[in-house]
Parts: sequence; structure tokens; C-alpha cells
Amino acid sequence: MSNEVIFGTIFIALARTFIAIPGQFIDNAAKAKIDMKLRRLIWKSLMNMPLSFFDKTKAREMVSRTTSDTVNVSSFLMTSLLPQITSLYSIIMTLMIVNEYDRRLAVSFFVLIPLVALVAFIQGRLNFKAVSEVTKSNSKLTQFLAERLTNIPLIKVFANEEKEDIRGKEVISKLYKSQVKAVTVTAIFRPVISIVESLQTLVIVGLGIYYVPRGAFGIDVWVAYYLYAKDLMLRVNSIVSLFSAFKASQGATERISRLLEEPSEEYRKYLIECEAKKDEAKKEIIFENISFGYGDNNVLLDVSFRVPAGKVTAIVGPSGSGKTTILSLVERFYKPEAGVIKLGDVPVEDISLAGWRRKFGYVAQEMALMSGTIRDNILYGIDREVSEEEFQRAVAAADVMDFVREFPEGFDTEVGEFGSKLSGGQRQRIAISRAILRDPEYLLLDEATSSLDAYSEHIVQKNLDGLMKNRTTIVIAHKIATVVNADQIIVVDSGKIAGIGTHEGLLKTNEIYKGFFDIQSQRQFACQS
Ligand SMILES: Nc1ncnc2c1ncn2[C@@H]1O[C@H](COP(=O)(O)OP(=O)(O)OP(=O)(O)O)[C@@H](O)[C@H]1O
Repeated sequence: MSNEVIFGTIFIALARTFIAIPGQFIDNAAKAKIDMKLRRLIWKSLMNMPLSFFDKTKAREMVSRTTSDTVNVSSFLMTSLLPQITSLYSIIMTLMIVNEYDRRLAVSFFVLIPLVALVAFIQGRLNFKAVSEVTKSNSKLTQFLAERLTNIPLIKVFANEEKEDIRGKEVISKLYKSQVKAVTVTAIFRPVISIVESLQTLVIVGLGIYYVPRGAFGIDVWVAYYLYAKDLMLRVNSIVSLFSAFKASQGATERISRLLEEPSEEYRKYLIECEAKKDEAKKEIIFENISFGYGDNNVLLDVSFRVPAGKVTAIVGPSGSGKTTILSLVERFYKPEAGVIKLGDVPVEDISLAGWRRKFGYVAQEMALMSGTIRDNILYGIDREVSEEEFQRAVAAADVMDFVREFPEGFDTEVGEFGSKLSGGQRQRIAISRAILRDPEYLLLDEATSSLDAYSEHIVQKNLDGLMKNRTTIVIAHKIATVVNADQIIVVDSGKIAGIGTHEGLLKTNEIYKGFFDIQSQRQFACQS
């Protein structure tokens, strides 16, 4: 019996050590794999979300969904849940083995287990609350820092450094206080846990002192019981702490599930294969009784018009009247609430979104760039081979050479985060050269030359005119020259069509257009004089 107990105990201890080493490796590798799979799933889902999703979601929240929430889930699965299955098995086996040694020793566990479980439960709850508080304060600090650091010019312009300093200190202090709270919980529970451990030892030792001299069992059984009891208590402790780990991962799991359940753009729904049908560029784009709003903010009301194929349509109207929204609907960033948009006689809903977007070149007022070089940005989204000659032609047409020449590294110059190392006009010229390379069937320009100086504007406008020629183009225009030369002008006012016609026609019949023309003429005159 004696040898059996001693060798059995040593064998279990050794086996545990040898199993633990590869076990730990497998756990960590599996955890990393779960992280990777979850992150890929989230990323894919984010890439297929409609623009309306990003209107209501903070980018930083999506970053933490992809980085920290995934870790919470995988940690729960691999470091909390799975090991507890073996813990449960160990507890049952220990109870059975000790019961075989001596029933009275096994009964002692029914006193020790509830005691340890109760303390671990209370500690888990308090710890969970404290750690949640730290996580919350931490993400508030991250949000604060990211927002302020990307808006330094705004802070400087309003000389708000002192106020921001005070606000920053408050956010940092909040994180500090929550950390101290968490540390206090740990500090309070350390002595409580020590007391419980001492009690355990007292019971274990007490049982030995009482029963061994009376011959109930030998010292070997007593030592084995001691080792089993210690291990059992650790396992009970970790099973109970599963509760707080579950709570911590519950929030993350819910957030990830909610994200994955969001409806995607049905990007790959191919009802009509768009790419093959080049001749569709010959078809007009038709808005039939379109109404649309962002949430409760109604922007377009029963809007109907036709964009003739191969012609330039200019949209004019006061700020906030819905001009950019019309372009967004053409690009199918949003779905109209009422009415239908057609290409010829086909509703655009029946045309694959990927193919549809590939038909368009879009140059917005503010074009953000990706970090990388100027060349990377010019070629962004161009999924075909571009010869150096073609590249040079495009950059010359958009007057990009004018500023690239100034940089020692030329087209290999890094543009910085969001293209921050370039001016608005330089960023716009990159966007225009990108549109030229894309050679789209449809061109959407949102006041595309607004950030350029007079000289560059002249060159770029000349090339844009070339690009617009025989191409279906919708341009949101504030400049007289663009408007006057357009084949058709749509006047938008408070989300409604206030007039459609040519410059001469509207000038005679449309008061809003006449007002717009007069203001723009005066502005242009003021700029020139
Ligand atoms: N993503 C959005 N979410 C919520 N509201 C929006 C969004 N984009 C625009 N709006 C609102 O829709 C209305 C029309 O905006 P839109 O950008 O279409 O006007 P616009 O005529 O192009 O203006 P501007 O000439 O100043 O660029 C505005 O009241 C604006 O606040």
C-alpha cells in the first residue's frame, strides 16, 4: 500500500508536468488561431458593410472589436473554459481516490470545497467589476488621445492647450483611480485567501494528527491526501473564477455577434454581370421619385431626373441641399427609401454592386489618402497593369509632376497618415490622376478642383474637360465655367429639384439658378480683381 501510494503520487506529479509543457503550447497556438479566424471574419464583415453602418459606428470601436474583443473570447475559450473540463475531471478522480484511502478524508472535502468556492466567488465578482472599470477608463483614454492627437491644429487655432491639458489630466486620473480600486480588491482578498489557505492546512494537518496515531491510516496516505487536497482546492478556485472570466467574455462575444449579424452590402450579388457590358455606358442614369434621409433627417424628397449618356450634368444648389447625397446614391453607398434608380430601363438593384462601382471614377472635395507612397496612392484601386508611359501621362494630366518634382524621393515619397504631408490641392491632384488612370465609364466630380490654386486649376480643369468629353459625368459645381459649359444643369434646393435645363434656359426661367449665378459671378470677379 505504502509503495503504491508514494509511486502513484510521484507518477501523477511527473505526468502532470510532462503533459503540461506540450499542453501549454497547444493551448496558446489554438488561442492564436481562434484570434486569427475571428479577426479575419470581422475584417471581412467590416469590408462588406454599407456606408450607413460606418455613419453610426465609431472607427475606434471597430478597432477594439478586431483587436481586444477577439482576445477576450479566445482567452475565455482556451485559458478558462477548456482547462476547467480537465479540472472537473481531476476533482472527481481525486474525490474517488481519497475516498478509497479513507472515507473520513473524503468527507473533509465537503467542508473545504464550499469554503474555498464562496471566497473565490465573492473575489471573482468584485474583481470583475473593478477590471471592467479599468477597461472602460482605458478605452476612454485611448479615445481621448486619438481624437486630440489627430486634431492638434484645431486645438492650436483656438489656443485650447490648457483646457485640453486639464481634460487630459481628468481622463488619466480616472484611469488611475480605477486601477487603484482594482489593486485594492486584490489587496483586501490576499489576507482573506491566506486565512482560508491556513484553515485548509489546519484541517488537513489536524486530521493527520488525530487519525495517524490511532492507526486509521498511515503517514503515506496522509501525505498523499495533503497533496491531493492542495491541488483540489486550486482547481475548485479556478472553476469558480470561470464565472468572472465568462462575464468578461460575455460582453465581447455579444459585441462581435452583433457586428457579424449586421446586414452586408450584398457586394457579390450578381444578378446582372456588369463588367462585360461596356455599352451600358451609353445608357442614361435615371432617378425616379427618389426620397432619402439619414435617419430622421430627410434630405431628398421625390427627386426625379435623367443623366444623359456621354454628356456632362452639373448639379448646383445651396450648401446642405443634398448635392453630395445624390452622388452617394448614384454610387449606391446608400439605398433610397422610396423610388428607383435605373441604368437605362434596368433598376440598379439588379446590377452587381462590385461591377457597378467599378464603372465609376469619383473625385470628392476632400480626398483622404492611404499611408504609403505617392505612387501607391495614384495606383490605389487600379487592378490592372499600368505601363510607366500611361502612368506618366496621367500624372502630367493632373499636374502632379508640378509638386512631385520638389520631393527628393519623387513618387516614392511617403504621404504620411491620411496623406497629412501633402496639401489639399496636392491630395486632390493625386485623386484626379487616379480617376484618369481608372478611365471610368462614369465620372463623378464633387467640385474636384476646389483646393487648387488658379494656375493648377487651369491645367487640371483642361485635362478634366478632356476626361469628361463623351463620358457620362455628374459634377457638383460651384465654378461658373463648369456650370456654363455643362450639357444639363440640375438645380437642387432643400432636397427638391428646383429646375433642370441649360445655362441660358435656367438663367431666364429659374430664380434660384439666377441667384446662384449672380453670387458666383461676383465671387469670381472679386477673386480676379
Ligand atoms: N453621412 C451623413 N449622415 C447624416 N447626415 C448627413 C450625412 N451626410 C450628409 N448629411 C446631411 O444631409 C444634408 C445634405 O448634405 P449633402 O452633403 O448632400 O449637401 P450638399 O448640398 O452636398 O452640401 P455642400 O455643398 O455643403 O457640400 C445635410 O443636412 C447634411 O447634414
